[in-house]
Amino acid sequence: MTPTVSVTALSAPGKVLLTGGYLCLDRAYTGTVFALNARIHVVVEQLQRAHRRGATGEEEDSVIVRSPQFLDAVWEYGVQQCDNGGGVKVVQKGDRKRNPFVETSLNFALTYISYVADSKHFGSLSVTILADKDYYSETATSKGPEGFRDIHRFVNFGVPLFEAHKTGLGSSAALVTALVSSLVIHRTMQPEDLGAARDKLHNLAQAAHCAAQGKVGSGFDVASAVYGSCLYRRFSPSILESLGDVGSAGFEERLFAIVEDSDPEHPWDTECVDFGMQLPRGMQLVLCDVDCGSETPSMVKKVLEWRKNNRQEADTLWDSLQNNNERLRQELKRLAQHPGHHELDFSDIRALIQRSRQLLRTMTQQTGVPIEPSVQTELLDSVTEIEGVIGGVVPGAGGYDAIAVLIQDDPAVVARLTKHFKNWTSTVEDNFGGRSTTYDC
Ligand SMILES: Nc1ncnc2c1ncn2[C@@H]1O[C@H](COP(=O)(O)OP(=O)(O)OP(=O)(O)O)[C@@H](O)[C@H]1O
Ligand SMILES: C[C@@](O)(CCOP(=O)(O)O)CC(=O)O
Repeated sequence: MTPTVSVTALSAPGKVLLTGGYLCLDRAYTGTVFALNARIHVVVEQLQRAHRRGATGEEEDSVIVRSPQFLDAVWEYGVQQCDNGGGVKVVQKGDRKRNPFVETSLNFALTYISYVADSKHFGSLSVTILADKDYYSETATSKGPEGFRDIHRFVNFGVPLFEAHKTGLGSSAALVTALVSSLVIHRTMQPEDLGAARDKLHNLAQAAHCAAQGKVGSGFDVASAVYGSCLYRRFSPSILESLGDVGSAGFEERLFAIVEDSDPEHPWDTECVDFGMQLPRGMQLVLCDVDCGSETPSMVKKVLEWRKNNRQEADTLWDSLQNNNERLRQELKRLAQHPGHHELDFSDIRALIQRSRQLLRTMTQQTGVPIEPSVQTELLDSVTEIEGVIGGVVPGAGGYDAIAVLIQDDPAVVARLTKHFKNWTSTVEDNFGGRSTTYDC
């Protein structure tokens, strides 16, 4: 297939897992994930010049990837075909710090493209990554003069990427999804084919993201980057277990079978129910960033270990949380489908959020993991008292990350929240020794 356009641009959204953190790692449970308006955009350009000469004097395809909002964020690669069906591998030039998410996305997308399009030549590709500002905490450079951030979508952070503080919106999942999708569309299909190809792009992005992360997470972040907001039930991890590394014999065939969902022994079983679901009219979800952060992988490890050793207790707690989370989702859905113009009553939502938090605090206490540590309890309690706030939670893995707050859709409520955070100081001693922190909405 010959590409008919030389530039392809595509974007994917960030996420917030409102409920179902830890539970959704297990297929027996689900998570409610919302896609955000913060997106990562990727622009792929086919450069005019065809090949360059590599070190051996042979013609070589190349890919240059730039992330111009960060200092020194340029990665240049040579493209190599591996023997024995090992796929296509990019090899970074120069001695810059490697970017595993970019590198793995290129390996996976180029391998799939070369297999389906039966084309071994890519020419020279230029890729530009642009991230909405909410993915990283504000820096002195990105702040700019008063009102600057409100006008500019892609700000310059003025720091190297690996020094930027992530806000936890799932930058790597949105990046991998946008990068593999833009490359596949650029080389093998027309933009209007996107709808029909969505499942394949999901499978490819999940495979690439897991490989780059070095672990198989629940995948809710990639699923919401592809499908949008939904009730998420994870895929069986066995689907990806025997894929192996790029370069290993037969990799391209195994990747093809995974993307095309053609292995009858391991069919994709991801469930995204009600995708595209929306909040009720008059309600808004805001994330309040804290320039701090938590180590999710070690929290996950500890929680899962506790669950393994305390199965009965854990099952009771997991079931109670699932039950309450489901009631919360159903109530949000009921209100979202409500016709008419009169004010909606959010009091049940408020009570269900409080109950979810209570159960998360039980999980905190029993696992010894700071999922809702006391500084966050204090903050969430205080926020819940603000006029127009329905309730707030520690989303995803919890910890000292951003909090998610459901509010009445009114700029005055955001103003009240912003004022609250400006004057906020914690007065409790944290049960995990965590810091009291500064928030921003
Ligand atoms: N703008 C960008 N340009 C290039 N690479 C990026 C960019 N943003 C993120 N990445 C890649 O993603 C990595 C961050 O991924 P990581 O999974 O640690 O965080 P996250 O997905 O933002 O957070 P979380 O999973 O907690 O929501 C970076 O180290 C980098 O490799
Ligand atoms: C703890 C977990 O269930 C959610 C992590 O969410 P987040 O990265 O904190 O948004 C892990 C996962 O689902 O992969």
